[in-house]
Amino acid sequence: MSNSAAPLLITTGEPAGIGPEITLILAANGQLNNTVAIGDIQLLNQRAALLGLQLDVVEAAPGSEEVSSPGRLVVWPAALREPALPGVLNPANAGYVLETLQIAVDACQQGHAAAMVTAPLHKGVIIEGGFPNFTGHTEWLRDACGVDEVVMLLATDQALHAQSSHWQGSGDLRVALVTTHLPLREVADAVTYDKITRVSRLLAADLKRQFGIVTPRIAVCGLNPHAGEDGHLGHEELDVIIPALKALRAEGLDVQGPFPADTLFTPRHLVGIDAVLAMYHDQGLAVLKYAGFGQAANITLGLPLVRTSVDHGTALSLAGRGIADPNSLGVALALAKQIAARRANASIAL
Ligand SMILES: NC(=O)c1ccc[n+]([C@@H]2O[C@H](COP(=O)([O-])OP(=O)(O)OC[C@H]3O[C@@H](n4cnc5c(N)ncnc54)[C@H](O)[C@@H]3O)[C@@H](O)[C@H]2O)c1
Ligand SMILES: N[C@H](C(=O)O)[C@H](O)COP(=O)(O)O
Repeated sequence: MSNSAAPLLITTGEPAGIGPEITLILAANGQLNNTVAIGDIQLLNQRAALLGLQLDVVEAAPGSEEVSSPGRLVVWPAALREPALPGVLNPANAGYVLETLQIAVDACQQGHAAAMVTAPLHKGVIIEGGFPNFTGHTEWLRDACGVDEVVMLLATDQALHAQSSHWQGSGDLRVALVTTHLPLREVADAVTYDKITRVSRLLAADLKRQFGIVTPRIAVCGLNPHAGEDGHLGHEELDVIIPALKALRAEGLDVQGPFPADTLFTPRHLVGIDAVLAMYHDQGLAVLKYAGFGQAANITLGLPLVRTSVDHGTALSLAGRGIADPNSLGVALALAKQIAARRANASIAL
């Protein structure tokens, strides 16, 4: 399994998007030490030339010990199926994007990497490229690693680095999701007793294991307006969420709520809370991205390996222009490094 002294891997993501160039920009800025990128060498050279970056892009064999240094980006190669232009999606390259992920998973599992950090991919073009069940990195990694449940957590920069419990930063957030990438129409049916209990247990366990929070306090959103208004505005709170939280409390988890989601995210309600559990994607991530877009990272909880990601997508209209902000990739790298070290120390302590 992952080796915390080994390099961090960056999968460069959708080739038509901003993933390749934010990787190159960080490399040119000297911010990718002990890091290796995975992607197409020619693509990376073309993007570096397009952006006028002074950078050597150097190929190395997967698993080799060579790492990037200021002005030099070391790349484990994967070959594009067809040439890629900035901003122009091509389903023929879906297999290439997934191949970069598989190289990273294999390297983490074989101890050749400390963690994988993913630049954004485009879910739609992967689906169109012949992978109809693809819904995102999170679920793909769950299946690739053979685990039953994973949890998507996004956190703003300050919240990522506050190790101790009950931080009180205003605007700093950790937000986890009960449901992830599914149509809003299907959300209510997916919010089940079983799902809430499994996600909450995993969230509490990984707030300890990956963030070093000894006694995690979790505040849980309702699904409906005003948390269902005692059943007058929806029944999921009474039928599912409240019974699930009651069972979790009986197990000793500090899960509070369900609270009306519109006011749960106000600073007064977040005092003493380590993470908010939202019922669906935009309930939680709209707030998180308002609080810290570009200064946050995404982490997949529940995996046997460390995976973090950026807080943004492929931003196709910015691709190839050199104006995309690479900061979230830097945050995701710093977080991956921190978590890999914490997990290594915890396993030594065991
Ligand atoms: N980690 C990931 O792989 C990931 C994360 C989010 C979205 N996506 C995917 O990305 C695609 C596009 O999604 P979207 O349009 O909802 O979100 P997006 O984040 O790509 O774009 C939303 C807005 O933010 C801007 N933006 C995004 N990244 C930026 C950056 N680094 N610097 C400056 N501005 C930036 C864009 O220009 C756009 O205005 C979809 O296929 C989505 O599924 C992938
Ligand atoms: N839900 C994430 C976001 O909005 O930032 C994003 O789509 C990435 O999901 P994966 O890590 O599962 O690809």
